[in-house]
Amino acid sequence: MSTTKIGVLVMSYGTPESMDQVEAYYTHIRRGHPPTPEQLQELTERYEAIVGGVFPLRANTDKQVAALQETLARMSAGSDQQFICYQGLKHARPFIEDGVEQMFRDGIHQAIGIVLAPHYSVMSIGGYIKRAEAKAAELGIKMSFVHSYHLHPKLIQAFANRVSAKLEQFKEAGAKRDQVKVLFSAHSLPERILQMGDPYQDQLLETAGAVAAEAGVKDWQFTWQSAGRTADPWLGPDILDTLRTLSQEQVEDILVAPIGFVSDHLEVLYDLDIEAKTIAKELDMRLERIDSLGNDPLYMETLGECVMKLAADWA
Ligand SMILES: CC1=C(CCC(=O)O)c2cc3nc(cc4[nH]c(cc5[nH]c(cc1n2)c(C)c5CCC(=O)O)c(CCC(=O)O)c4C)C(CCC(=O)O)=C3C
Ligand SMILES: [Fe+2]
Repeated sequence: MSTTKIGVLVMSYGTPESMDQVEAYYTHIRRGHPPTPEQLQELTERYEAIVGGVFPLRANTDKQVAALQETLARMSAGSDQQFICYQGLKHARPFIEDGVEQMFRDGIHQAIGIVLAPHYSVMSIGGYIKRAEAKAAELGIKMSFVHSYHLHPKLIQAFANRVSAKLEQFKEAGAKRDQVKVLFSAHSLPERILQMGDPYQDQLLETAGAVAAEAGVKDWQFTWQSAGRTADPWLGPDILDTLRTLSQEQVEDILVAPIGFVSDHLEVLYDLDIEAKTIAKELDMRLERIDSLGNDPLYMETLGECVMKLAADWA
């Protein structure tokens, strides 16, 4: 029996590896336009605030890719397909194109691409796929892509387990489980995606509804976070405004479930754990956040099953 090697391009946002790389990283996000000194300083301060000059997304992505490699090896044991994972990052090294190039140098002819983010938008996942597709076409690698996995039962279970665990903690602290408002959140995008018929918002609402149902949560809302500071309008309401509104409605206990993210990084550790918590405190509310998925086995199996489903077409 001969085995077919299948490359798995695991794509993620990317983060700097040291403070002196923040400017180049920010410039890449801004499509080659360097940030102003004020913008650079503001981003640098946010990174300093989270864990003092470490970039947690770097190590977290490494751990997720290693865990997915193990999961795929286990799931494909005994089959004639062998899966080999490569990293491809949107805004840092190894870039998406570097990952595809490495597969080519390793003699890979077939590959699957998947992003460490569950929801499709043409502005997020669409961008990752476009770049990988272009490089794969150039090098003659046959590539298919997982577009989204926002309702995979194991993903829903993984999020629901985390919601339930935190609700238990509220209960131990004296709050009634049904008095805790669960806020599902995700990275905002410019409002114009709605006119483009983009599935991002609907997919997020579907994930939120499914997780709430699985965890038995009745009192929940969806809200946006981490909107960019550009002239065009971004999807709202923003979580900080939502907290102010809920405070006026006498809500005291909030559990945030950032279902658009799968890892600890700036948008979770700063925008939620520092910024949103500070506002909540000012409003006399208690705000907690569910743990990030990281390399939760249920999340790894979600990714593994999506990859193997596409690869089955080549078996
Ligand atoms: C949809 C989406 C996701 C989720 C899906 C996915 O994961 O892909 C995501 C994740 C992330 N975004 C991240 C960081 C940043 N995003 C920025 C800016 C932007 N994000 C955007 C969108 C998204 N971003 C957009 C439309 C912009 C405006 C510029 C542009 O049009 O591209 C900026 C610039 C400054 C600022 O605006 O804050 C930073 C520093 C980090 C890494 C944090 C770390 O290093 O720990 C992660 C995981
Ligand atoms: Fe971002």
